[in-house]
Amino acid sequence: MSLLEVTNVTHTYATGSGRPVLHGINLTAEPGDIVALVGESGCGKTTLGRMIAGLHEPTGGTISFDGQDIAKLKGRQRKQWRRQVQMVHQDPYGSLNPGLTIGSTLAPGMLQHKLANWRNVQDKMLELLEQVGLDPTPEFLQRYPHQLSGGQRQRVSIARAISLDPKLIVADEVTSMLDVSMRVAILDLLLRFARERGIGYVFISHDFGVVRYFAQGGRIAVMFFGHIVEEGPVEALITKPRHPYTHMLLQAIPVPDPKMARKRTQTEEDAKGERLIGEPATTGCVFANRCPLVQDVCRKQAPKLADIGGGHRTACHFSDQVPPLAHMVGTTAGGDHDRNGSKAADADGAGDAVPVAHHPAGD
Ligand SMILES: Nc1ncnc2c1ncn2[C@@H]1O[C@H](COP(=O)(O)OP(=O)(O)OP(=O)(O)O)[C@@H](O)[C@H]1O
Repeated sequence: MSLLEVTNVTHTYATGSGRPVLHGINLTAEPGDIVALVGESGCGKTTLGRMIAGLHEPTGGTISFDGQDIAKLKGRQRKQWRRQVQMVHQDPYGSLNPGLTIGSTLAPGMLQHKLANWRNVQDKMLELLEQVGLDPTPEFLQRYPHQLSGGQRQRVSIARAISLDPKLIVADEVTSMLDVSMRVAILDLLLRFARERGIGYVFISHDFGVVRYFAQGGRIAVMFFGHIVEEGPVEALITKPRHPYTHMLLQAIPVPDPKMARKRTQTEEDAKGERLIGEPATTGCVFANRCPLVQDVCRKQAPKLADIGGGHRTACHFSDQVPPLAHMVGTTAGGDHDRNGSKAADADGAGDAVPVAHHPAGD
């Protein structure tokens, strides 16, 4: 039994086009796992994340947490699950109530879930502020969101999530609205909670560089129009993608090194430009209309997400024909390094060292 089990989940928005936005999604996470959802805008990452956090109900399939189908939870068990799965949103401006002080944002959850009482709630909030790198003073608790910077607001959102002692946090594009200089600091903060408290993350991002930084040692699921087309360990998937869509996404990342950029031929660029647009196929493989490896069978038969060894799964009839990458993705979270400060190697081992941009707390 896994901590999180997403089984055959489908979803169609009642207010949308009438077409499903999620198709038969299967995903699991064990306690403390980091699972990244990656894909182009509109592929369904946020919808899936919101379902895992209980903010939407799927139209089909089940989501289980700690062995319990969340749709069937009632009373105390439901309350406990609500506490154990938290979400941190992309927009630190929209996710905090502008009419509430930071104290009034943080206190109610802890009081409601009896993680604090009226006597000690202020001390607990000050501890939280310290843990997320904010000024741990009663004056700070009196401030309103509009008096804080974007980075400070995101730290408050993280404090609110952490205050409920969750087992899993759904982090949806949490750094995409922040200055580059703050991104690593926020990612490092979340990673510290993973290390110190064993919190697992469903980490949503369209940026492979950020994912490579955050999800080291974890897994990536690549989504295309509501389907998971490839899933596997971060390093294996990023260095040796086995689905042509993942390959295309990785090759489409701008290369900062002109030596590497020159390796791409004009023909490759033209082909990529054409293939990155195009409707999903409605029969056979969903990626067939854009795929450079497409053959007749792909138009007739949808490939299953199949294990190709080492916990790596791909939904492609010709996964063994996916070519090697011309260049590797770095960690664009803050330079070209992994979390240990090592250089992310280019395909040919070339590249200069660039220090990771750490930002002091307080933003
Ligand atoms: N409330 C809604 N009602 C109707 N359709 C929606 C709603 N929310 C999202 N959609 C549609 O569902 C699809 C998936 O959207 P979703 O936001 O989950 O994708 P995403 O991968 O997170 O994209 P982005 O990175 O742009 O947020 C899109 O076609 C979107 O237009």
